[in-house]
Amino acid sequence: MLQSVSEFSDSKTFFALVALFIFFLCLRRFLVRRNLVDKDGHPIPPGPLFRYPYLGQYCELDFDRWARRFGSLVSVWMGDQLCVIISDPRAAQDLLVENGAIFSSRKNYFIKNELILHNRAMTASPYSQLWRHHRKIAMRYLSEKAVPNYVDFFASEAISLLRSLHRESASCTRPVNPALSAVRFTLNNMLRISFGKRTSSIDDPLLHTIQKLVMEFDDITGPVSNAVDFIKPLQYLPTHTRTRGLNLNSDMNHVYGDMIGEMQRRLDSKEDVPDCLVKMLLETKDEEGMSSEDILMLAIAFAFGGVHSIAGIIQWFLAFMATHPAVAAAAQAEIDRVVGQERLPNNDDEKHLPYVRAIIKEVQRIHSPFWVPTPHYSTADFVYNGMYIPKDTVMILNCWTIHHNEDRYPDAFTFNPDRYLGDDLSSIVSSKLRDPMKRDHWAFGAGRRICPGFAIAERELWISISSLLWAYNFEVVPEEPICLDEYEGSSGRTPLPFRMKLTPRHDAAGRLVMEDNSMAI
Ligand code: HEM
Repeated sequence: MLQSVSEFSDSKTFFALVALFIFFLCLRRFLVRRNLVDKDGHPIPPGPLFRYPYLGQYCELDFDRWARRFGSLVSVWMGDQLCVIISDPRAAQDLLVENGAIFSSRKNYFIKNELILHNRAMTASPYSQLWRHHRKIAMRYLSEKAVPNYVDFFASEAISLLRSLHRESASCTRPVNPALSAVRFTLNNMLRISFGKRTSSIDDPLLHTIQKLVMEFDDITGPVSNAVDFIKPLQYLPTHTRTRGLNLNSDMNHVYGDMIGEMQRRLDSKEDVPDCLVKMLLETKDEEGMSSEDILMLAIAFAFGGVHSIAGIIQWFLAFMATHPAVAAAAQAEIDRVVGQERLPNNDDEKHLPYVRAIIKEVQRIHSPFWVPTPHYSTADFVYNGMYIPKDTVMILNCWTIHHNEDRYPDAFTFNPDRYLGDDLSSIVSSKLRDPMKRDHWAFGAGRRICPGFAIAERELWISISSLLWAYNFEVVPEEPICLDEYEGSSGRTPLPFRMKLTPRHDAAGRLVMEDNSMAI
Protein backbone atom coordinates (compact mmCIF):
# COMPACT_ATOMS: atom_id res chain seq x y z
CA MET A 1 0.00 0.00 0.00
CA LEU A 2 2.80 2.37 1.06
CA GLN A 3 4.71 1.51 -2.09
CA SER A 4 1.75 2.30 -4.39
CA VAL A 5 1.26 5.67 -2.62
CA SER A 6 4.90 6.58 -3.23
CA GLU A 7 4.64 5.34 -6.88
CA PHE A 8 1.55 7.48 -7.30
CA SER A 9 3.26 10.59 -5.86
CA ASP A 10 6.39 9.89 -7.97
CA SER A 11 4.34 9.71 -11.14
CA LYS A 12 2.47 12.88 -10.09
CA THR A 13 5.81 14.68 -9.68
CA PHE A 14 6.96 13.28 -12.98
CA PHE A 15 3.85 14.52 -14.81
CA ALA A 16 4.12 17.92 -13.10
CA LEU A 17 7.73 18.20 -14.25
CA VAL A 18 6.81 17.21 -17.81
CA ALA A 19 3.94 19.74 -17.81
CA LEU A 20 6.30 22.41 -16.50
CA PHE A 21 8.85 21.53 -19.16
CA ILE A 22 6.24 21.74 -21.94
CA PHE A 23 4.97 25.01 -20.48
CA PHE A 24 8.48 26.48 -20.57
CA LEU A 25 9.02 25.20 -24.10
CA CYS A 26 5.80 26.94 -25.19
CA LEU A 27 6.74 30.06 -23.29
CA ARG A 28 10.15 30.04 -24.92
CA ARG A 29 8.51 29.59 -28.31
CA PHE A 30 6.41 32.70 -27.70
CA LEU A 31 8.78 34.83 -25.66
CA VAL A 32 12.33 34.15 -26.76
CA ARG A 33 14.01 34.77 -30.13
CA ARG A 34 14.75 31.96 -32.55
CA ASN A 35 18.29 32.09 -33.90
CA LEU A 36 17.84 30.80 -37.43
CA VAL A 37 20.79 29.71 -39.59
CA ASP A 38 20.79 28.89 -43.30
CA LYS A 39 22.03 25.64 -44.82
CA ASP A 40 25.62 26.97 -44.86
CA GLY A 41 25.51 27.98 -41.20
CA HIS A 42 25.06 31.74 -41.70
CA PRO A 43 23.16 33.16 -38.69
CA ILE A 44 20.50 35.84 -38.82
CA PRO A 45 21.79 39.28 -37.68
CA PRO A 46 22.18 39.62 -33.90
CA GLY A 47 19.42 41.19 -31.83
CA PRO A 48 17.48 41.27 -28.57
CA LEU A 49 16.72 38.05 -26.69
CA PHE A 50 12.98 38.52 -26.30
CA ARG A 51 10.17 38.67 -28.83
CA TYR A 52 7.92 41.72 -28.84
CA PRO A 53 4.17 41.81 -29.58
CA TYR A 54 4.48 45.49 -30.50
CA LEU A 55 6.67 48.52 -29.77
CA GLY A 56 5.71 51.86 -28.26
CA GLN A 57 5.21 55.18 -30.03
CA TYR A 58 8.89 56.16 -30.12
CA CYS A 59 10.01 52.75 -31.46
CA GLU A 60 12.85 54.47 -33.35
CA LEU A 61 14.57 54.97 -29.99
CA ASP A 62 14.44 51.20 -29.36
CA PHE A 63 15.90 50.65 -32.84
CA ASP A 64 18.64 53.16 -32.10
CA ARG A 65 19.52 51.47 -28.79
CA TRP A 66 19.72 48.07 -30.52
CA ALA A 67 21.80 49.48 -33.38
CA ARG A 68 24.34 50.79 -30.85
CA ARG A 69 24.43 47.42 -29.07
CA PHE A 70 24.24 44.94 -31.95
CA GLY A 71 25.39 46.83 -35.06
CA SER A 72 24.04 48.24 -38.29
CA LEU A 73 21.91 45.17 -39.04
CA VAL A 74 19.74 43.96 -36.15
CA SER A 75 17.16 41.19 -36.18
CA VAL A 76 14.18 41.27 -33.88
CA TRP A 77 11.17 38.98 -33.61
CA MET A 78 7.83 40.75 -33.51
CA GLY A 79 5.57 37.87 -32.47
CA ASP A 80 6.23 35.29 -35.20
CA GLN A 81 7.54 37.82 -37.69
CA LEU A 82 11.27 38.26 -38.21
CA CYS A 83 12.26 41.91 -38.79
CA VAL A 84 15.67 43.23 -39.81
CA ILE A 85 16.48 46.82 -38.89
CA ILE A 86 18.89 48.64 -41.20
CA SER A 87 20.69 51.51 -39.46
CA ASP A 88 23.54 52.25 -41.84
CA PRO A 89 23.38 54.04 -45.21
CA ARG A 90 25.69 51.52 -46.92
CA ALA A 91 23.61 48.54 -45.83
CA ALA A 92 20.45 50.41 -46.90
CA GLN A 93 21.95 51.01 -50.33
CA ASP A 94 23.27 47.42 -50.72
CA LEU A 95 20.01 45.78 -49.67
CA LEU A 96 17.11 48.06 -50.62
CA VAL A 97 18.63 49.67 -53.72
CA GLU A 98 21.22 47.30 -55.24
CA ASN A 99 19.17 44.20 -54.38
CA GLY A 100 15.79 45.78 -55.01
CA ALA A 101 14.62 42.67 -56.89
CA ILE A 102 14.58 40.84 -53.53
CA PHE A 103 13.77 43.62 -51.02
CA SER A 104 10.84 45.51 -52.55
CA SER A 105 7.71 43.74 -51.43
CA ARG A 106 5.34 44.56 -48.55
CA LYS A 107 4.17 42.44 -45.61
CA ASN A 108 0.46 41.86 -45.48
CA TYR A 109 -0.25 44.03 -42.42
CA PHE A 110 -3.64 43.16 -40.96
CA ILE A 111 -4.83 46.61 -39.85
CA LYS A 112 -3.35 48.77 -42.60
CA ASN A 113 -3.39 46.49 -45.63
CA GLU A 114 -6.28 44.12 -45.04
CA LEU A 115 -8.82 46.13 -43.05
CA ILE A 116 -8.18 49.68 -44.21
CA LEU A 117 -6.74 49.44 -47.72
CA HIS A 118 -8.19 46.05 -48.78
CA ASN A 119 -4.74 45.08 -50.12
CA ARG A 120 -5.16 47.44 -53.03
CA ALA A 121 -3.53 50.81 -52.44
CA MET A 122 -0.04 51.10 -53.91
CA THR A 123 1.68 51.24 -50.54
CA ALA A 124 0.02 47.97 -49.44
CA SER A 125 0.60 45.96 -52.64
CA PRO A 126 3.22 43.23 -52.74
CA TYR A 127 5.95 43.60 -55.37
CA SER A 128 3.97 42.41 -58.37
CA GLN A 129 2.75 43.20 -61.86
CA LEU A 130 -0.32 44.86 -60.32
CA TRP A 131 1.83 47.18 -58.16
CA ARG A 132 3.99 48.09 -61.19
CA HIS A 133 0.86 48.90 -63.18
CA HIS A 134 -0.64 51.12 -60.46
CA ARG A 135 2.65 52.87 -59.81
CA LYS A 136 3.09 53.56 -63.56
CA ILE A 137 -0.37 55.13 -63.70
CA ALA A 138 0.29 57.27 -60.60
CA MET A 139 3.65 58.41 -61.96
CA ARG A 140 1.91 60.04 -64.94
CA TYR A 141 0.68 62.57 -62.36
CA LEU A 142 3.58 62.55 -59.91
CA SER A 143 6.83 62.34 -61.90
CA GLU A 144 9.34 65.16 -62.38
CA LYS A 145 7.94 65.57 -65.91
CA ALA A 146 4.44 66.24 -64.54
CA VAL A 147 5.55 68.81 -61.96
CA PRO A 148 5.74 71.87 -64.32
CA ASN A 149 1.96 71.48 -64.86
CA TYR A 150 1.39 72.21 -61.18
CA VAL A 151 3.80 75.06 -60.53
CA ASP A 152 1.22 77.82 -61.01
CA PHE A 153 -1.41 76.37 -58.74
CA PHE A 154 1.15 75.42 -56.08
CA ALA A 155 2.17 79.11 -56.10
CA SER A 156 -1.44 80.25 -55.82
CA GLU A 157 -2.06 77.79 -52.96
CA ALA A 158 1.06 79.17 -51.24
CA ILE A 159 -0.56 82.62 -51.30
CA SER A 160 -3.70 81.04 -49.85
CA LEU A 161 -1.55 79.58 -47.09
CA LEU A 162 -0.15 83.03 -46.25
CA ARG A 163 -3.65 84.53 -46.24
CA SER A 164 -5.21 81.76 -44.25
CA LEU A 165 -2.54 82.16 -41.52
CA HIS A 166 -3.29 85.89 -41.52
CA ARG A 167 -6.98 85.21 -41.13
CA GLU A 168 -6.53 82.48 -38.51
CA SER A 169 -4.36 84.83 -36.45
CA ALA A 170 -6.99 87.60 -36.60
CA SER A 171 -4.71 89.73 -38.81
CA CYS A 172 -1.63 88.66 -36.85
CA THR A 173 -2.99 90.01 -33.56
CA ARG A 174 -3.39 86.57 -31.96
CA PRO A 175 -1.15 83.48 -31.74
CA VAL A 176 -1.98 80.88 -34.38
CA ASN A 177 -1.72 77.10 -34.59
CA PRO A 178 -0.52 76.66 -38.21
CA ALA A 179 -1.64 73.01 -38.56
CA LEU A 180 -4.94 73.46 -40.36
CA SER A 181 -3.63 76.06 -42.80
CA ALA A 182 -0.67 73.81 -43.64
CA VAL A 183 -2.93 70.79 -44.14
CA ARG A 184 -5.22 72.82 -46.36
CA PHE A 185 -2.27 73.88 -48.54
CA THR A 186 -1.22 70.28 -49.16
CA LEU A 187 -4.75 68.90 -49.39
CA ASN A 188 -5.73 71.49 -51.99
CA ASN A 189 -2.69 70.56 -54.07
CA MET A 190 -3.55 66.85 -53.87
CA LEU A 191 -7.24 67.49 -54.59
CA ARG A 192 -6.33 69.56 -57.65
CA ILE A 193 -4.13 66.77 -59.00
CA SER A 194 -6.50 63.93 -58.24
CA PHE A 195 -9.99 65.51 -58.53
CA GLY A 196 -9.44 68.91 -60.20
CA LYS A 197 -10.97 70.66 -57.18
CA ARG A 198 -9.97 72.44 -53.94
CA THR A 199 -11.53 73.23 -50.58
CA SER A 200 -13.33 76.57 -50.58
CA SER A 201 -12.00 77.88 -47.26
CA ILE A 202 -10.43 76.85 -43.99
CA ASP A 203 -13.99 76.13 -42.76
CA ASP A 204 -14.78 73.72 -45.60
CA PRO A 205 -16.15 70.50 -43.98
CA LEU A 206 -14.17 68.40 -46.50
CA LEU A 207 -10.90 69.77 -45.07
CA HIS A 208 -11.89 68.84 -41.52
CA THR A 209 -13.15 65.41 -42.54
CA ILE A 210 -10.02 64.44 -44.49
CA GLN A 211 -7.77 65.91 -41.78
CA LYS A 212 -9.47 63.59 -39.25
CA LEU A 213 -9.22 60.54 -41.53
CA VAL A 214 -5.52 61.11 -42.20
CA MET A 215 -4.78 61.58 -38.48
CA GLU A 216 -6.62 58.38 -37.67
CA PHE A 217 -4.68 56.55 -40.41
CA ASP A 218 -1.35 57.83 -39.04
CA ASP A 219 -2.39 56.84 -35.54
CA ILE A 220 -3.32 53.21 -36.15
CA THR A 221 -1.00 52.06 -38.94
CA GLY A 222 2.42 52.18 -37.28
CA PRO A 223 4.63 49.46 -38.81
CA VAL A 224 5.39 47.90 -35.40
CA SER A 225 2.62 49.30 -33.22
CA ASN A 226 -0.16 46.68 -33.48
CA ALA A 227 0.17 43.26 -31.82
CA VAL A 228 -2.59 42.01 -34.11
CA ASP A 229 -0.21 42.44 -37.09
CA PHE A 230 2.23 39.95 -35.56
CA ILE A 231 0.09 37.53 -33.53
CA LYS A 232 -2.41 36.05 -35.95
CA PRO A 233 -4.99 34.64 -33.48
CA LEU A 234 -5.66 38.21 -32.27
CA GLN A 235 -7.16 38.94 -35.70
CA TYR A 236 -10.22 36.95 -34.73
CA LEU A 237 -10.92 39.04 -31.63
CA PRO A 238 -13.11 42.16 -31.73
CA THR A 239 -10.31 44.47 -30.54
CA HIS A 240 -10.61 48.26 -30.39
CA THR A 241 -7.94 48.74 -33.10
CA ARG A 242 -9.80 46.33 -35.38
CA THR A 243 -12.99 48.35 -34.97
CA ARG A 244 -11.08 51.58 -35.67
CA GLY A 245 -9.60 50.05 -38.84
CA LEU A 246 -13.01 48.91 -40.10
CA ASN A 247 -14.55 52.32 -39.33
CA LEU A 248 -11.73 54.11 -41.10
CA ASN A 249 -12.18 51.97 -44.21
CA SER A 250 -15.89 52.70 -44.23
CA ASP A 251 -15.39 56.48 -43.70
CA MET A 252 -12.75 56.65 -46.43
CA ASN A 253 -15.00 54.78 -48.83
CA HIS A 254 -17.80 57.16 -48.02
CA VAL A 255 -15.84 60.42 -48.49
CA TYR A 256 -13.79 59.35 -51.52
CA GLY A 257 -16.58 57.23 -53.00
CA ASP A 258 -18.83 60.32 -53.01
CA MET A 259 -16.18 62.43 -54.75
CA ILE A 260 -15.60 59.73 -57.38
CA GLY A 261 -19.37 59.36 -57.87
CA GLU A 262 -19.69 63.12 -58.36
CA MET A 263 -16.89 63.04 -60.96
CA GLN A 264 -18.62 60.17 -62.80
CA ARG A 265 -21.90 62.13 -62.88
CA ARG A 266 -20.12 65.19 -64.29
CA LEU A 267 -18.45 63.08 -66.96
CA ASP A 268 -21.75 61.36 -67.81
CA SER A 269 -23.43 64.73 -68.26
CA LYS A 270 -20.56 65.80 -70.57
CA GLU A 271 -19.45 68.63 -68.28
CA ASP A 272 -16.06 70.18 -69.03
CA VAL A 273 -14.05 68.59 -66.20
CA PRO A 274 -10.39 69.69 -65.76
CA ASP A 275 -7.78 67.01 -66.45
CA CYS A 276 -6.98 65.07 -63.29
CA LEU A 277 -6.11 61.60 -62.05
CA VAL A 278 -9.65 60.42 -61.27
CA LYS A 279 -11.08 61.71 -64.55
CA MET A 280 -8.40 59.78 -66.44
CA LEU A 281 -8.98 56.65 -64.33
CA LEU A 282 -12.74 56.71 -64.90
CA GLU A 283 -12.33 57.25 -68.63
CA THR A 284 -9.76 54.47 -69.08
CA LYS A 285 -10.74 51.99 -66.38
CA ASP A 286 -11.67 49.23 -68.82
CA GLU A 287 -8.52 49.40 -70.89
CA GLU A 288 -6.36 49.83 -67.76
CA GLY A 289 -8.18 46.98 -65.99
CA MET A 290 -8.89 49.14 -62.91
CA SER A 291 -11.79 48.12 -60.67
CA SER A 292 -13.84 50.76 -58.80
CA GLU A 293 -11.98 49.85 -55.61
CA ASP A 294 -8.59 50.23 -57.37
CA ILE A 295 -9.61 53.75 -58.41
CA LEU A 296 -10.78 54.57 -54.90
CA MET A 297 -7.58 53.33 -53.29
CA LEU A 298 -5.32 55.10 -55.77
CA ALA A 299 -7.12 58.40 -55.13
CA ILE A 300 -6.84 57.79 -51.38
CA ALA A 301 -3.09 57.12 -51.73
CA PHE A 302 -2.67 60.70 -52.95
CA ALA A 303 -4.36 62.09 -49.85
CA PHE A 304 -2.87 59.72 -47.31
CA GLY A 305 0.66 59.88 -48.73
CA GLY A 306 0.79 63.51 -49.71
CA VAL A 307 -1.10 65.57 -47.12
CA HIS A 308 0.21 65.08 -43.59
CA SER A 309 3.77 64.34 -44.69
CA ILE A 310 4.29 67.74 -46.34
CA ALA A 311 2.03 69.61 -43.89
CA GLY A 312 4.05 68.12 -41.01
CA ILE A 313 7.32 69.38 -42.48
CA ILE A 314 5.84 72.87 -42.96
CA GLN A 315 4.81 72.86 -39.29
CA TRP A 316 8.25 71.69 -38.14
CA PHE A 317 9.79 74.40 -40.31
CA LEU A 318 7.63 77.04 -38.59
CA ALA A 319 8.47 75.63 -35.16
CA PHE A 320 12.21 75.81 -35.92
CA MET A 321 12.00 79.33 -37.33
CA ALA A 322 10.17 80.60 -34.25
CA THR A 323 12.72 78.98 -31.94
CA HIS A 324 15.81 79.81 -34.07
CA PRO A 325 15.31 83.47 -35.04
CA ALA A 326 18.93 83.88 -36.22
CA VAL A 327 18.40 81.14 -38.83
CA ALA A 328 15.16 82.75 -40.04
CA ALA A 329 16.84 86.16 -40.21
CA ALA A 330 19.75 84.80 -42.29
CA ALA A 331 17.31 83.15 -44.75
CA GLN A 332 15.25 86.34 -44.99
CA ALA A 333 18.37 88.42 -45.65
CA GLU A 334 19.21 86.02 -48.49
CA ILE A 335 15.69 86.35 -49.93
CA ASP A 336 15.75 90.15 -49.68
CA ARG A 337 19.09 90.22 -51.49
CA VAL A 338 18.08 87.88 -54.33
CA VAL A 339 14.32 88.37 -54.69
CA GLY A 340 13.63 91.71 -53.05
CA GLN A 341 10.44 92.62 -51.24
CA GLU A 342 8.17 93.42 -54.16
CA ARG A 343 7.49 89.87 -55.36
CA LEU A 344 7.33 86.36 -53.93
CA PRO A 345 10.17 83.88 -54.54
CA ASN A 346 9.58 81.51 -57.46
CA ASN A 347 11.13 78.32 -58.76
CA ASP A 348 13.80 80.11 -60.79
CA ASP A 349 15.09 81.73 -57.60
CA GLU A 350 15.77 78.38 -55.97
CA LYS A 351 19.32 77.98 -57.28
CA HIS A 352 20.22 81.44 -55.95
CA LEU A 353 18.88 80.78 -52.43
CA PRO A 354 21.19 78.06 -51.04
CA TYR A 355 20.49 78.87 -47.39
CA VAL A 356 16.71 78.46 -47.81
CA ARG A 357 17.31 75.15 -49.57
CA ALA A 358 19.63 74.10 -46.73
CA ILE A 359 16.91 74.87 -44.17
CA ILE A 360 14.41 72.66 -46.02
CA LYS A 361 16.87 69.74 -46.08
CA GLU A 362 17.79 70.21 -42.42
CA VAL A 363 14.15 70.22 -41.29
CA GLN A 364 13.61 66.92 -43.12
CA ARG A 365 16.76 65.44 -41.60
CA ILE A 366 16.01 66.43 -38.03
CA HIS A 367 12.27 65.64 -38.16
CA SER A 368 11.46 63.16 -40.90
CA PRO A 369 7.73 62.55 -41.10
CA PHE A 370 8.47 58.82 -41.27
CA TRP A 371 11.16 57.77 -38.80
CA VAL A 372 10.10 54.25 -39.70
CA PRO A 373 9.09 54.35 -43.37
CA THR A 374 6.68 51.66 -44.61
CA PRO A 375 8.86 48.56 -44.27
CA HIS A 376 9.97 46.54 -47.28
CA TYR A 377 9.62 42.73 -47.34
CA SER A 378 12.03 40.14 -48.74
CA THR A 379 10.93 37.65 -51.37
CA ALA A 380 13.98 35.31 -51.36
CA ASP A 381 16.68 34.12 -48.97
CA PHE A 382 19.76 36.37 -48.97
CA VAL A 383 23.15 36.46 -47.27
CA TYR A 384 24.68 39.86 -46.52
CA ASN A 385 28.12 40.22 -44.92
CA GLY A 386 27.84 36.66 -43.60
CA MET A 387 24.35 37.26 -42.15
CA TYR A 388 21.30 35.33 -43.25
CA ILE A 389 18.13 37.25 -44.18
CA PRO A 390 15.40 34.67 -44.83
CA LYS A 391 12.60 35.10 -47.36
CA ASP A 392 9.53 36.85 -45.83
CA THR A 393 11.56 39.13 -43.54
CA VAL A 394 10.26 42.64 -42.78
CA MET A 395 13.03 45.13 -43.67
CA ILE A 396 12.93 48.33 -41.63
CA LEU A 397 14.90 51.40 -42.69
CA ASN A 398 15.92 53.04 -39.42
CA CYS A 399 15.91 56.66 -40.56
CA TRP A 400 16.29 57.95 -37.02
CA THR A 401 19.74 56.41 -36.48
CA ILE A 402 20.82 57.16 -40.05
CA HIS A 403 19.82 60.84 -39.64
CA HIS A 404 21.70 61.07 -36.33
CA ASN A 405 24.91 59.43 -37.56
CA GLU A 406 27.69 61.63 -36.18
CA ASP A 407 30.11 60.71 -39.01
CA ARG A 408 27.69 61.96 -41.61
CA TYR A 409 26.03 64.76 -39.60
CA PRO A 410 28.41 66.08 -36.90
CA ASP A 411 26.54 67.44 -33.86
CA ALA A 412 23.50 65.62 -35.23
CA PHE A 413 21.02 66.72 -32.55
CA THR A 414 21.56 70.40 -33.32
CA PHE A 415 19.39 72.13 -35.93
CA ASN A 416 22.07 73.49 -38.22
CA PRO A 417 21.20 74.23 -41.88
CA ASP A 418 24.86 75.20 -42.51
CA ARG A 419 25.67 71.50 -42.81
CA TYR A 420 23.92 71.51 -46.20
CA LEU A 421 25.61 74.62 -47.63
CA GLY A 422 27.44 73.54 -50.78
CA ASP A 423 24.91 70.74 -51.43
CA ASP A 424 23.36 72.00 -54.66
CA LEU A 425 21.46 68.83 -55.52
CA SER A 426 17.73 68.44 -55.26
CA SER A 427 16.81 65.66 -52.82
CA ILE A 428 15.51 63.52 -55.67
CA VAL A 429 18.89 63.71 -57.45
CA SER A 430 20.70 63.22 -54.16
CA SER A 431 18.74 59.99 -53.57
CA LYS A 432 20.28 58.55 -56.74
CA LEU A 433 23.92 59.15 -55.71
CA ARG A 434 26.05 56.03 -55.84
CA ASP A 435 27.78 56.90 -52.56
CA PRO A 436 25.04 56.59 -49.90
CA MET A 437 27.13 58.57 -47.38
CA LYS A 438 26.77 61.62 -49.63
CA ARG A 439 22.99 61.41 -49.83
CA ASP A 440 21.33 64.43 -48.15
CA HIS A 441 18.74 62.44 -46.17
CA TRP A 442 16.48 59.36 -46.36
CA ALA A 443 13.09 60.93 -45.59
CA PHE A 444 11.54 59.55 -48.81
CA GLY A 445 12.72 55.95 -48.32
CA ALA A 446 14.89 53.97 -50.72
CA GLY A 447 14.92 51.60 -53.67
CA ARG A 448 12.05 50.60 -55.92
CA ARG A 449 9.38 51.60 -53.37
CA ILE A 450 10.86 55.06 -52.86
CA CYS A 451 8.13 57.69 -52.45
CA PRO A 452 6.46 58.31 -55.83
CA GLY A 453 5.40 61.79 -54.63
CA PHE A 454 9.04 62.86 -54.13
CA ALA A 455 9.16 65.43 -56.96
CA ILE A 456 5.80 66.96 -56.04
CA ALA A 457 6.75 67.14 -52.38
CA GLU A 458 10.01 68.96 -53.13
CA ARG A 459 8.16 71.57 -55.21
CA GLU A 460 5.45 72.11 -52.61
CA LEU A 461 8.01 72.46 -49.83
CA TRP A 462 10.06 74.92 -51.81
CA ILE A 463 7.21 77.21 -52.77
CA SER A 464 5.48 77.18 -49.37
CA ILE A 465 8.61 77.59 -47.24
CA SER A 466 10.24 80.30 -49.37
CA SER A 467 6.90 82.20 -49.44
CA LEU A 468 6.51 81.95 -45.65
CA LEU A 469 10.04 83.26 -45.12
CA TRP A 470 9.42 86.13 -47.55
CA ALA A 471 6.15 87.14 -45.91
CA TYR A 472 6.39 86.64 -42.16
CA ASN A 473 8.50 86.99 -39.06
CA PHE A 474 7.95 84.15 -36.59
CA GLU A 475 7.96 84.28 -32.81
CA VAL A 476 7.38 81.94 -29.86
CA VAL A 477 4.49 82.98 -27.63
CA PRO A 478 6.36 83.68 -24.34
CA GLU A 479 4.14 81.56 -22.10
CA GLU A 480 3.80 78.71 -24.66
CA PRO A 481 7.20 77.10 -25.37
CA ILE A 482 7.25 75.01 -28.56
CA CYS A 483 8.23 71.37 -28.07
CA LEU A 484 10.86 70.30 -30.63
CA ASP A 485 11.40 66.75 -29.34
CA GLU A 486 8.05 65.03 -29.08
CA TYR A 487 5.54 64.30 -31.83
CA GLU A 488 2.31 62.44 -32.51
CA GLY A 489 1.26 59.66 -34.90
CA SER A 490 2.61 56.14 -35.19
CA SER A 491 3.27 55.90 -38.95
CA GLY A 492 3.37 59.51 -40.19
CA ARG A 493 4.64 61.83 -37.45
CA THR A 494 3.57 65.44 -36.93
CA PRO A 495 4.56 67.97 -34.24
CA LEU A 496 2.51 68.29 -31.07
CA PRO A 497 0.02 71.15 -31.54
CA PHE A 498 1.66 74.52 -30.95
CA ARG A 499 0.86 78.19 -31.43
CA MET A 500 3.14 80.96 -32.62
CA LYS A 501 3.06 84.68 -33.42
CA LEU A 502 3.34 85.92 -36.99
CA THR A 503 4.01 89.44 -38.28
CA PRO A 504 4.15 90.53 -41.94
CA ARG A 505 7.78 91.46 -42.69
CA HIS A 506 7.15 94.44 -44.95
CA ASP A 507 4.44 96.50 -46.66
CA ALA A 508 4.28 94.26 -49.73
CA ALA A 509 3.70 91.20 -47.53
CA GLY A 510 1.07 93.10 -45.52
CA ARG A 511 -0.76 94.07 -48.70
CA LEU A 512 -0.61 90.56 -50.14
CA VAL A 513 -1.99 88.80 -47.08
CA MET A 514 -4.78 91.34 -46.61
CA GLU A 515 -5.96 91.43 -50.22
CA ASP A 516 -9.40 89.92 -50.51
CA ASN A 517 -8.78 87.81 -53.57
CA SER A 518 -11.30 85.03 -53.19
CA MET A 519 -9.47 82.93 -55.82
CA ALA A 520 -6.58 82.46 -53.46
CA ILE A 521 -8.21 82.33 -50.03
C1 HEM B 1 7.48 65.36 -47.65
C2 HEM B 1 6.60 64.57 -48.20
C3 HEM B 1 6.69 63.07 -48.26
C4 HEM B 1 7.49 62.20 -47.58
C5 HEM B 1 8.56 62.52 -46.54
C6 HEM B 1 7.14 60.87 -48.02
C7 HEM B 1 7.77 59.72 -47.58
C8 HEM B 1 7.48 58.45 -48.05
C9 HEM B 1 8.17 57.26 -47.64
C10 HEM B 1 9.31 57.21 -46.64
C11 HEM B 1 7.63 56.21 -48.31
C12 HEM B 1 8.05 54.74 -48.20
C13 HEM B 1 9.19 54.52 -49.16
C14 HEM B 1 9.77 53.14 -49.12
O1 HEM B 1 9.03 52.15 -49.04
O2 HEM B 1 11.03 53.01 -49.17
C15 HEM B 1 6.58 56.73 -49.15
C16 HEM B 1 5.79 55.97 -49.97
C17 HEM B 1 4.72 56.48 -50.65
N1 HEM B 1 4.37 57.80 -50.78
FE1 HEM B 1 5.30 59.39 -49.95
N2 HEM B 1 6.14 60.95 -48.95
C18 HEM B 1 5.85 62.28 -49.14
C19 HEM B 1 4.94 62.80 -50.03
C20 HEM B 1 4.13 62.06 -50.83
C21 HEM B 1 3.22 62.60 -51.81
C22 HEM B 1 3.08 64.09 -52.19
C23 HEM B 1 2.54 61.56 -52.34
C24 HEM B 1 1.49 61.75 -53.39
C25 HEM B 1 0.84 60.94 -53.98
C26 HEM B 1 3.04 60.33 -51.71
C27 HEM B 1 2.59 59.04 -51.94
C28 HEM B 1 3.23 57.89 -51.54
C29 HEM B 1 2.82 56.53 -51.93
C30 HEM B 1 1.62 56.17 -52.77
C31 HEM B 1 3.77 55.66 -51.38
C32 HEM B 1 3.80 54.13 -51.52
C33 HEM B 1 4.73 53.77 -52.68
C34 HEM B 1 4.87 52.28 -52.94
O3 HEM B 1 4.67 51.48 -52.04
O4 HEM B 1 5.25 51.93 -54.06
N3 HEM B 1 4.00 60.68 -50.80
N4 HEM B 1 6.51 58.10 -48.98
